[in-house]
Amino acid sequence: MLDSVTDLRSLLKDPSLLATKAYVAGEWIDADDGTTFDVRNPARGDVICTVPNLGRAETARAIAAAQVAQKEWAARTGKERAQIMRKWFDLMMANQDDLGAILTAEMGKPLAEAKGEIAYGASFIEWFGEEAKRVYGETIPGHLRDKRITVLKQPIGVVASITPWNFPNAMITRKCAPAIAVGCAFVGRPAAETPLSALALAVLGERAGLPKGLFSIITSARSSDIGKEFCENPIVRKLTFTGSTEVGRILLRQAADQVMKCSMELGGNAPFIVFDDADLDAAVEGAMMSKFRNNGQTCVCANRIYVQAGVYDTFAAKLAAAVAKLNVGDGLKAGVTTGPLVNMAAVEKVEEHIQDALAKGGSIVTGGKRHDLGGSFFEPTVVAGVTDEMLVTNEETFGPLAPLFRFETEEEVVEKANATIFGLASYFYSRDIGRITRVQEALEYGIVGVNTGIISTEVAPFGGVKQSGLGREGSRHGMEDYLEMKYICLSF
Ligand SMILES: NC(=O)C1=CN([C@@H]2O[C@H](COP(=O)(O)OP(=O)(O)OC[C@H]3O[C@@H](n4cnc5c(N)ncnc54)[C@H](OP(=O)(O)O)[C@@H]3O)[C@@H](O)[C@H]2O)C=CC1
Ligand SMILES: O=C(O)[C@H](O)CS(=O)(=O)O
Repeated sequence: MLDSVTDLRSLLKDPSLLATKAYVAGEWIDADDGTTFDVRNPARGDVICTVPNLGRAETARAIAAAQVAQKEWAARTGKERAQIMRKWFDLMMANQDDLGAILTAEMGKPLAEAKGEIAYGASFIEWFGEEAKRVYGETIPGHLRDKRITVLKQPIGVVASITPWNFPNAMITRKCAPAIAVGCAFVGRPAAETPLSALALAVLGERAGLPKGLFSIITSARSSDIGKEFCENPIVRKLTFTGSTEVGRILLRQAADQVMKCSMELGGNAPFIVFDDADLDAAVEGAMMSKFRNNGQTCVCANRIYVQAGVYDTFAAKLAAAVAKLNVGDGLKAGVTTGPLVNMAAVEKVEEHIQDALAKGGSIVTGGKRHDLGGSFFEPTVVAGVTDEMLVTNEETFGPLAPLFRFETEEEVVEKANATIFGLASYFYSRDIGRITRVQEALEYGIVGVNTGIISTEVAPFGGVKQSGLGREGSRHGMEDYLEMKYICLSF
């Protein structure tokens, strides 16, 4: 527990992991104009440190250096790339405690969750480092006797990345790991709220042996300027983004001018369905994990909890009892399960959804207001009697609000679950194999959790349909987004 996060270094075994300069072309730099911006601790609001506020010129230099480094990196064997990525993974895990403390300090999630994110983020470096050796092409029997066809998979080139504040380590590694594994270079711009975890990744990547220029981190509060440089610079061949659907649309429009390949991991509105044949205790545990992980600030959180009429009251009571056990506090304090929201805007959105639900007939089961700790702390909340007309039904809350909907039939709930522009994650609990088969196939989502509330893993293709995104991250499928396919027709 820190007296103040301004002495975060005193908490670290290796204080050099708390880097406060941007990492561009293998150098630690200030902004050209010398400007900086504050990095604040959400639990207290005080300033941890400042970092450089880079603009388009510095970003262009990072991109130019990436183009040079990428050529040499792609010429290495997959095994050579894999060896450096393994060292990067080993360094991340060896420094898990420090990386977790830095993450908690800038983002607010409890230290145990932050350390868990470091392991999750490192798993992408490990997994794709292994896959670096398996970027296979194919041969196709010729269409004429004197023709032979070969298909090559080659790295797309310089990749630009924009990531959100809610997983400041894993959202970067889920992108840079496949990109670097297949031979691309990577220029990342983390959210202004959480640059320190990205910079710590750069410190360890440098130590692992990533060549200068291959991996750059642009710290900046000028998000739209950096985004425009990424979309307009002709050297950039790929844009990968994780964040809201609203910003995803902006970036897709900007990238269209260069017909740039884009991967988009966008917003969600996950239904969590509890059927009357479910194991209710398991369903409550799953709902707690899905809804309150990262204080509800994940794109795959249960945003709508549908409970079949026969078990509604029992489930509501069990869930409320579990929610009441959450320990809200400063994430750096031992035993805390629920940290602050990332900022006051997030608090206001949760309040808006609660007030709207109450005004339209909903009722508070537990929580419902700002926490006595003040600041951006909020009481974990369950609201009952939620209906389709409420804001929470169609908007992502991105906070600790569990809205309960009552439903009668399987057909009704599947129709309601699918009635959204989003299609990222969905969940349901049932022990009837016929129902499980029907519902898992009927849900219009990129991800379906059956009798589980946690679906995050490096081995599976994570991503959404409809307006939740384009492309997949994780699994072998996650590599394809960073590869170009070349067809060679040999006449002999
Ligand atoms: N599908 C997924 O895997 C995920 C989706 N999300 C979604 O993101 C939202 C919450 O995250 P949040 O960070 O608020 O999302 P935002 O979309 O507001 O921000 C995401 C990133 O985009 C940057 N950004 C914002 N505007 C622009 C712009 N015009 N050009 C370039 N970059 C820009 C932000 O920078 P800055 O903050 O500095 O302005 C941030 O780094 C929720 O909707 C959530 O569902 C979040 C995580 C994962
Ligand atoms: O940012 C997010 O919400 C993550 O994509 C969710 S997960 O990958 O940790 O499940």
